[in-house]
Amino acid sequence: MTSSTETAGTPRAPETTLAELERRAAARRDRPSYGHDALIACDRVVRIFTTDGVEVQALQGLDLLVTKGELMALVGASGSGKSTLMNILAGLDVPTAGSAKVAGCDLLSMGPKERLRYRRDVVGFVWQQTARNLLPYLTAIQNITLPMQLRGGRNKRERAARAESLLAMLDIADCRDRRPQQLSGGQQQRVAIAVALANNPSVLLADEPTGELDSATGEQVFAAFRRANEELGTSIVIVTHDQAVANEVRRTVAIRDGRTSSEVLRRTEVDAATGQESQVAREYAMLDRAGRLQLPADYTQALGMEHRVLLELEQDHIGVWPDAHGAPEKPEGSSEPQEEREMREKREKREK
Ligand SMILES: Nc1ncnc2c1ncn2[C@@H]1O[C@H](COP(=O)(O)OP(=O)(O)OP(=O)(O)O)[C@@H](O)[C@H]1O
Repeated sequence: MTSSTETAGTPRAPETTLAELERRAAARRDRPSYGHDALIACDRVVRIFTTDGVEVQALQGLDLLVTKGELMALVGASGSGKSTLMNILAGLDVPTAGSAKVAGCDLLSMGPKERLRYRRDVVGFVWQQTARNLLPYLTAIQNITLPMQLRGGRNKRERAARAESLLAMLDIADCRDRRPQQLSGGQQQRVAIAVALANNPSVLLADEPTGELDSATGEQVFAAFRRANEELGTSIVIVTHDQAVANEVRRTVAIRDGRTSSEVLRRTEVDAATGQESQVAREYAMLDRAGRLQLPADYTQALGMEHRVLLELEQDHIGVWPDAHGAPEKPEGSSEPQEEREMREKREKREK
């Protein structure tokens, strides 16, 4: 029988020389670090909460890369760790272990001053509860100018001009002098987006921004995020249960049990014959840096996979079988490369 660890690890050829090992070590050393060119780089992030002596591992080694200018969605069941991750990215919470960097800021080692600057200049956030986003006694334009005032560096005229241009871009110029209670839920969320964009952050984080809205209003709010992304180049991460929002972005990352588990990538394909455009979506499982893969629960349940699976390295894929059945025989004339065949034969000999 082939054990999963034996199959997954590549046995070192006995003839490997010291020079070869040194060459491999040097190649590893010179490789750029994980996520070196990403705007958001979460590397094996762990967050453990301890309440009354009971530990909850909200994030269990989560990896996530977001590139500059991206508009992406995060989805996952309740309790999977989405809000925990958003609070960390917003600089409101600190991971227990791992590494998390946003626009070059190290979220684990920042001191209180840097953290304040980070929250003011680097990230903007929009929360689900409209009341959390806006001050009720200020008008829309006063809410938008306030973060600029707190930051300093722009005079009154410049602040007003920036606020007016955000109101116009998000199609809410008519809301300028109204207080939050005089605005609809969708208008409040669009003003909240303008507030979050006031200091021109690199990243806009939104936790269920359409959660309290009907679908038509939710669409308008999502359109405002898209406009901010396209016109200002702001990178945007939206946590959502709203399938319509998840379907609108090019990349949707799913979190399961505190880890990124799968990703859906969408692209536009143009039919060469008719010139007609269509959206193609493809789901991928995530392979973490330790080689761990989360198989979807419905796949493993369908084949009764539990605890242990058989793996087989093929020329262009890896086969996964339930423990009880074993890997299927290779078809006649299978084009297994010589090196792989030798590895397999050695393995089989060892197991006899
Ligand atoms: N401050 C805290 N103290 C203790 N446990 C917490 C705390 N915050 C979150 N948790 C726990 O961590 C896990 C992840 O919670 P989190 O709120 O991140 O999930 P979520 O995916 O955002 O869920 P939802 O979609 O319901 O908001 C849950 O088991 C939750 O109970």
